[in-house]
Amino acid sequence: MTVLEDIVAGVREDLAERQAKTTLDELKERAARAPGALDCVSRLKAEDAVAVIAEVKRSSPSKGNLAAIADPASLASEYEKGGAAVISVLTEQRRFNGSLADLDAVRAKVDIPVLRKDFVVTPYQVWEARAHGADLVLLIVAALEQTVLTSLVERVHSLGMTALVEVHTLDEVTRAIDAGARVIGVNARNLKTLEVDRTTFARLAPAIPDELVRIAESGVRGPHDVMDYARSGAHAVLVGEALVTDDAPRASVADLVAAGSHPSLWSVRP
Ligand SMILES: O=C(O)c1ccccc1NCC(=O)[C@H](O)[C@H](O)COP(=O)(O)O
Repeated sequence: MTVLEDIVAGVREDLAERQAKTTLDELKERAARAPGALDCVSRLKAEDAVAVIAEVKRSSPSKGNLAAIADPASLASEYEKGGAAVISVLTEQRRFNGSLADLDAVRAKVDIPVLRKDFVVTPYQVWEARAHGADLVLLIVAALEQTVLTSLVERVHSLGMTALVEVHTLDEVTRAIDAGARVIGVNARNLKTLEVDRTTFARLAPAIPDELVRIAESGVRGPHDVMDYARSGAHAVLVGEALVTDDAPRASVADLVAAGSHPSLWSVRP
């Protein structure tokens, strides 16, 4: 079993418990009461800046415990004040120590869009995301058969949210486009080995059409990585570990935002 398959197996068990407690109809009622989803594409695709998606991430399969994050809303607020365009909240419980309660807390605190970052494999989880106030939902191509991927992308968009469709290979880029993705994230972390290869984005980005949003995910250590990803065509970067292990997350987000707005980038950006 690969790491991804192992994670998804645990996600399905936890999901079955939640489904036993909350029916889909109840979720739909809660989703109907939630404020509408915020537009994300324009925020992620600014003319002259790389958008920063700042992540609330307590632990991970690759690194174990990263940060306790007793108050995820407060951390998200610091990210927002630092200039983050979107907050990513890991809601997977077993390996990332996240929860839907974290999503609720962050949603209630910040005014910018919020991403539900999880291993979404069923429409129920998409309704959950909306019911808990998410504006974006992560869909990982490697975890989904094509027909399921396509129907989940459609479901996310039909609820007014934006699907962030994550890829690792050129074949997955094609699958994401075929599924109707408007926003594609290239994850530098190999989900079989968990190794980070920062050259992945530069290899895959040319296959992602200009009208789509291109996001570079994982492995951002600081401003120089933001600038490298921007030179390869990234509209946005998604950063977790470097921010949650930092003593001054607001200032660090601001540094990443400044790097992504550096005038030297705009003459070289594809
Ligand atoms: O982070 C992991 O170890 C991991 C392992 C298996 C599947 C997903 C994983 N991470 C999710 C992410 O995509 C990252 O949290 C996100 O891109 C931020 O990455 P980083 O800045 O390197 O923390």
